[in-house]
Formats: sequence, C-alpha cells, structure tokens
Amino acid sequence: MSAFKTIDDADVAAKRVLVRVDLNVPMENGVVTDATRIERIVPTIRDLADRGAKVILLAHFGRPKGERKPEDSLKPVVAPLAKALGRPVAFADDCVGEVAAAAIDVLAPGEVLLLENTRYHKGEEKNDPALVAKLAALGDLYVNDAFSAAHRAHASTEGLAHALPAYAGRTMQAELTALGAALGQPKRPVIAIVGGAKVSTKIDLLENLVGKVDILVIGGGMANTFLAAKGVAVGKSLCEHDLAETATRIMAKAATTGCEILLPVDAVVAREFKAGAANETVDVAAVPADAMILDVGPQSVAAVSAAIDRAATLIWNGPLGAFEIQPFDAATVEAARHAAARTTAGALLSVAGGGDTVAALNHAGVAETFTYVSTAGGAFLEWMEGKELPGVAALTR
Ligand SMILES: Nc1ncnc2c1ncn2[C@@H]1O[C@H](COP(=O)(O)OP(=O)(O)O)[C@@H](O)[C@H]1O
Ligand SMILES: O=C(OP(=O)(O)O)[C@H](O)COP(=O)(O)O
Repeated sequence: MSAFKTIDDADVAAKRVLVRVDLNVPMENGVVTDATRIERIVPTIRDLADRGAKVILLAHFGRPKGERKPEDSLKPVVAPLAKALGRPVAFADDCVGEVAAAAIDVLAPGEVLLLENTRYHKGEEKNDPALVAKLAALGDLYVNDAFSAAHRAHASTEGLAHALPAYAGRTMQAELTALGAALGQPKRPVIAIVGGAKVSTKIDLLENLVGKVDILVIGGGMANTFLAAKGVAVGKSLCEHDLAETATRIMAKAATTGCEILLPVDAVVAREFKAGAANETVDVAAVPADAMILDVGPQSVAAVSAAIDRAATLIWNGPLGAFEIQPFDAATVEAARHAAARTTAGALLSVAGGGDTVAALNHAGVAETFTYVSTAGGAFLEWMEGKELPGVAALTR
C-alpha cells in the first residue's frame, strides 16, 4: 500500500474534482515555449475525465503576488493544453467566486475546465484558510498532480488537501517513484549543478546540499551572488547582494563537509538582454561595471565538463546562462550534451529537473538521453535534501 491514496482509490464519476497541476511553463510573448509540464499531466486528466469526473484544474503562473497581472494569466496555456489532451478545455477568469462557480455549474461529466492563476489571490501563498474554504466549496474531491510545486505550502497545494478527500495524481506518483529509483542510493561521487534565476528561493537549499554532494557547480544567476560574496564586482548582473552572508556561510560549510564548489572563472557579458546582443568573454574579475553576466565562459564550462567526468551521478537544476537567448545558451548546451554523452556511455546517471531546465535540455536536444528528467526544480532539490514536501505530506494517509 502506498503512503497516500491515489486516483485509483477514488470514485470520481460525476464528481467535481479539483486537480492541482503545475502549468508554470516557459512562455515568450504569450506563447508556450516548452510543453513538458503540460504533457506530463495529461494521463491524470484523461483518466479522471474518462471515468466521468468534472475535471477542474487549479494552477499558478509566475509570481504575481496577489495582483491580477495580465502577463501572468493562464489563458495562453488553454490551447496547448487542449492540444495535448485532444479535447476541449474551458477557462474561467477567476479560481474562486461566482465566475468559477458558474463555469463549474455548466461543466458536464468528462469535461475539463482550467481556472485562472491561483496566485492572483494573496491567500494562495499564505495558505489562507479563507481561500482554502472558497476553493473547497467548488469541489467534491482534491487531486494533487503538481509534484513540482509540492515544496510550497500554499492554499491549492497543501491547505486544500485537508479540506477535501485528497489523492495523488499519476504524475505525482510517477515522479516520486522515478526519483526514488534513480537517486535513492546515489553512486558517488555525486555532482550537483545549480544555476538559474530563482536565487533567493533556492540558495538556502545549497546549505544542505553541500553536506550531501561531492561537487557543487554553481552557475547562472546563482553564481553571481556567490562571486559578489567573494568580493568580485559583477556589474549589472542578476545578483542578490543581500544574500552575500548566506553564500559565504555555504562556502564555509562546503569546506568542512569536503564538498568542492566550482564557481565560474570566466563569463560572457553583454549590455542588453536580447538575442544577438554585442557580447564579450571576460575573466570574472574583469566584468565591466555597465555589463551583465549572461553565461559562464568557455573555461568555466570546460571545468564543468571535467568535473562531470569525475562523477558517477549528476543532479541538475537551473541553466548555466540565459539559454533562451542566443548566444547565451552555449555553456548550458555544451554541459548538457557532455552529460548526455557520459550517460549514453554508461558512465553517468543523470537526473535533471525544473521548468526551464527541461526546456534547456530540449533546446540542447538531449532531454531523452538523460536517465530521468523531472518536471520539478526546487521541489526536486528539496526532495534530494531529504526534506518533507508539504504538498506530498498533506496527501499522506
Ligand atoms: N546569468 C543569468 N542572468 C540572468 N538570468 C539567468 C542567468 N542564468 C540563467 N538565467 C535564467 O534563469 C532562468 C531559469 O531559472 P530557474 O527558474 O531557477 O530554473 P528552473 O525553472 O529550471 O528551476 C532562465 O530563464 C534563464 O534565462
Ligand atoms: O516552476 C516551478 O519551480 P522550478 O522553477 O523550481 O522548477 C514551480 O512551478 C514553483 O514555482 P515557484 O518557485 O514560483 O513557487
């Protein structure tokens, strides 16, 4: 018996089933640029709909912090979701209240409805009982299929599981099973690559991670904060200077745990954040004051590849650079292809995750070659730390 109830345990026919999914997908100018998270939730939605459920999808997008920011609407996700499902998807302009209730009233068994961004309500991130009650009033059952948001104790990821009979969806189950199989007892040395842009929400994870992995490569926006903490001037780069103390503490802890930290030694810098922007490669000690680091440089990526060669297991979240705009995808693509080749050669077990990381691996053409690709980034790292994820814990029998 699994630790939690799954949708196989639920009688869903003609029931209003609130399904928390992760539709926080990479998007450019209102167009979804990577549909992996959409594709992964299809089995759960199809299963429930085929059994006659009224499927009501709850999801967040971006970080609008309780404001109705148009750029954070889930509306652009409707068409790609309908395409992936092969059936229509209705949309309601709010996730609670009269608008949502009216859209649910006209929903027939087997039909699918997506509700607008849960983070348009301040109560979502606060796990506010008032919002939980409003959401719960819209459904008979709750299914969580958003493993990649399970590290958040929010109204739709945690609170709701206590207000309605709660079940794990297929993707939630599959992620936990696959990660357990791949990384339950990782073969050493273990290398972790952590990059990306979510510095403040991920930096604390590194403190634990340096006690668990043998080599930690820090790239992307995350590296700038560490470089700045070491006194390096990073110009106009994405950098959270107020986290310098945290970064220093992590580097000190790594020294005591014997975890080798690899920071960039060179960088590709530009003055504009756009494709084809004039750029140059410089030593990290020579970043011009009016420029920003948008990728790690060739010497750094060579060091990353050499470190991958010394490892038996790779875990990766967060691209090494702003891979969406060329040529700042170079380091991420090179390191991804190198890890993929080592995996194909049988020398490396490689697990990567995160909305943008998956997009980056697809961009490099190697997502299929990695041992396992998770939809989760932050949640995957927290799972790796051994932390209990609130969204998973709330489903436990
Ligand atoms: N040096 C950098 N400067 C600014 N943005 C960066 C830099 N390196 C990476 N990024 C950005 O980080 C984002 C992905 O970060 P994150 O959301 O943490 O990853 P994931 O979604 O895989 O968990 C990408 O949009 C990428 O452009
Ligand atoms: O994209 C997500 O996480 P990820 O960037 O760690 O992969 C999840 O949707 C969680 O989003 P959040 O980090 O804004 O809570």
